[in-house]
Amino acid sequence: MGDEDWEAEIIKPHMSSYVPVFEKDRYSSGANGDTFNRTPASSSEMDDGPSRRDHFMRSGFASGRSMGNRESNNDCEDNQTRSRGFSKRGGYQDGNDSEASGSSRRGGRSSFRGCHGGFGLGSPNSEYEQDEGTQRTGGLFGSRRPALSGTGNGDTYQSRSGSGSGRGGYKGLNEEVVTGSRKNSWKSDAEGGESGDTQGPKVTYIPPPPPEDEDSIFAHYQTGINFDKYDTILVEVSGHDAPPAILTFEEANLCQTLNNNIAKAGYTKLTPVQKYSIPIILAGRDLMACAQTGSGKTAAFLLPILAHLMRVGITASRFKELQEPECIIVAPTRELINQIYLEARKFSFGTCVRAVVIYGGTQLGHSIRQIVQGCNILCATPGRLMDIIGKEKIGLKQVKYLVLDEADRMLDMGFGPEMKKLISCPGMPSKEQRQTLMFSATFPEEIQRLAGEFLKSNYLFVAVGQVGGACRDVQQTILQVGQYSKREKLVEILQNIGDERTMVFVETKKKADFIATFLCQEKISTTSIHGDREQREREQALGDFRCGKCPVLVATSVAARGLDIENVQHVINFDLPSTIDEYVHRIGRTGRCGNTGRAISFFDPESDSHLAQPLVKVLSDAQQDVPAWLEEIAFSTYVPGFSGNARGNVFASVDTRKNYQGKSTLNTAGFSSSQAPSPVDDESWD
Ligand SMILES: Nc1ncnc2c1ncn2[C@@H]1O[C@H](COP(=O)(O)OP(=O)(O)OP(=O)(O)O)[C@@H](O)[C@H]1O
Repeated sequence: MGDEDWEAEIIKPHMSSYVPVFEKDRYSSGANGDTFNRTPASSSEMDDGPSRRDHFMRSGFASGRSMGNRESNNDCEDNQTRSRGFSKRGGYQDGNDSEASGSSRRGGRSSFRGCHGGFGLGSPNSEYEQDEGTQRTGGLFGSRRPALSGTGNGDTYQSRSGSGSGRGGYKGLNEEVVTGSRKNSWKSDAEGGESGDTQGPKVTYIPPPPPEDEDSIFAHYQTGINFDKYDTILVEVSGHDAPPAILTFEEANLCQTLNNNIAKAGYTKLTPVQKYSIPIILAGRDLMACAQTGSGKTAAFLLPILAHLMRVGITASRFKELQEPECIIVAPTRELINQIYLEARKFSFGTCVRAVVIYGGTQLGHSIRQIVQGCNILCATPGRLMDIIGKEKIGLKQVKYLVLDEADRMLDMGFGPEMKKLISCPGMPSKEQRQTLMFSATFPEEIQRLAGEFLKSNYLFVAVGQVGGACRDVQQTILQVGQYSKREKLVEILQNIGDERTMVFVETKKKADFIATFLCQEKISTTSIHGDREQREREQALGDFRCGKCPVLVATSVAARGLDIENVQHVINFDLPSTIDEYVHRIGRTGRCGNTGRAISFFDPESDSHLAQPLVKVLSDAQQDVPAWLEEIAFSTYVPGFSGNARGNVFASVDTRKNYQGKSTLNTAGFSSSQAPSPVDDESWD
């Protein structure tokens, strides 16, 4: 079945748990009784705003996709798009996506596509009311479109393939940053963004507080059969005077409370990145650490930071209008930063250290309320962080630790400027005065060079095994599947998989909706996460996936990094990402912490041949079978800039100081053009 048939199918849904059912423009209860629909608010891009890349890069990129001016498209998306100030966006169109191919079909589906009501969360009344307020405000901006709801198994879904402006645009990679009205400036939300008093409906979502009981705080999953194999991984530390690695938690000489928390978390043995990073951080050194997905990088920075804070005896945090945290941790997505916060809360349990999380898509007032109650460790997405700093709720003078998780992403074109702004904020201690820590599974060389600006010159570089390479616990399969056969193949695989938890990655937000809907039509219980879904929907989707209610999660690359979800046995790349690093992160959602997992990727020679060489490299480095056809494509495809040897080291990401001659390939903004994520990524993330 051709992908161009999506639309026809989607507007004639079979019974499904997911399929949106056309509903009147009103709140309604879902099958599970806890769902309400919201008609879309109009453009509220001020809540987070679309990504910068929306503005800079959306038009006219992407292999395998057609370009064309979409201005004539007569549905919500384009209305919203205009209202977001994207009229120049210039017709990105997924080549696999027929929706723009005919206005009549579009018309038939517009009620589905553009509308995006809420996703039931069983929200408290207050929330309901707030949302209604938002919705009404939205009505002022444009047509109130009918809400859509799917009921079925209670997994209510509101599809919103549009650009999301109905409720505020971009929620993804650059989720926290500039809004449409501020396009082409690198202004933060602090300068008129998310809090956006004047720019439209406010974001009112208040995330439910995490459970407070000890069992929930320390809930964890088991390490897998390959956990002990971590010991055999080669580790290289470069830089001068590195302290020796430790072999046990005891050697770290952490305080008793911390040791208790580590034990309650089920940690008995250090992973390699922890063995090396903990003493380095305890010794006060700056660090750039590259280690495979799922190998415990979060604890590798949290534990020594907490140990130090405990050692110096910070005073208990208390209510103050201006809080001065000792540690700031930033990560690129909301779900990831929330996860890091939960880890910080777990390890600081029973101490006077207070961790707080703030991220976009939630009510700004809520973030402020969390902060003013006390804040030692601030976990934040960049836009919300800058917003809060701008509102003078956070002072930076006491910052001892600045942590960039997924550091390569945090320094690339998307977030790099925001990070630069952060380190030059008034009060932020210079790099000599603070400790800066960077972690990722991938670390392209040119991004490493950029990192120099953030790190002391004598920083240490830890490379664990095949850094930038795939985790060996993931069994990788590459199937040659053309665009038009992908869905059939997907269903076949998912039917064989049964109820095992599976993440399906696609390249665009629209496609995430389409595929999720399609799978529900096929009676496969599915939910989706992407940047056009409201935050509450994103959290609901993740929650449904985590608990197994929806064993299939269709996602864009917004979910590619960092997410640590128990029992994800399979990752399917319905679309391959544009870069090999993204591939590595995506498949790293399975095979974590010594557990095994499987990744199946659909390779379409029409659009993916540029990935053949790096894929062959990653597969062979991870000792996976390399299909002969893939090798053939790899040999016959010239990929500018790719040398088979570039990743030919045991340490796929090496410390660039070893071979860096001081030559810079940075562009005028100080960012490497060649390492800038391609616009193809962008479509996924925002
Ligand atoms: N020493 C340990 N013993 C047991 N479990 C651990 C240990 N260290 C980490 N874990 C668990 O392993 C899982 C993966 O850890 P974490 O999310 O920190 O990986 P990561 O390296 O940051 O992955 P990614 O690159 O995908 O972000 C988590 O559930 C974490 O609690």
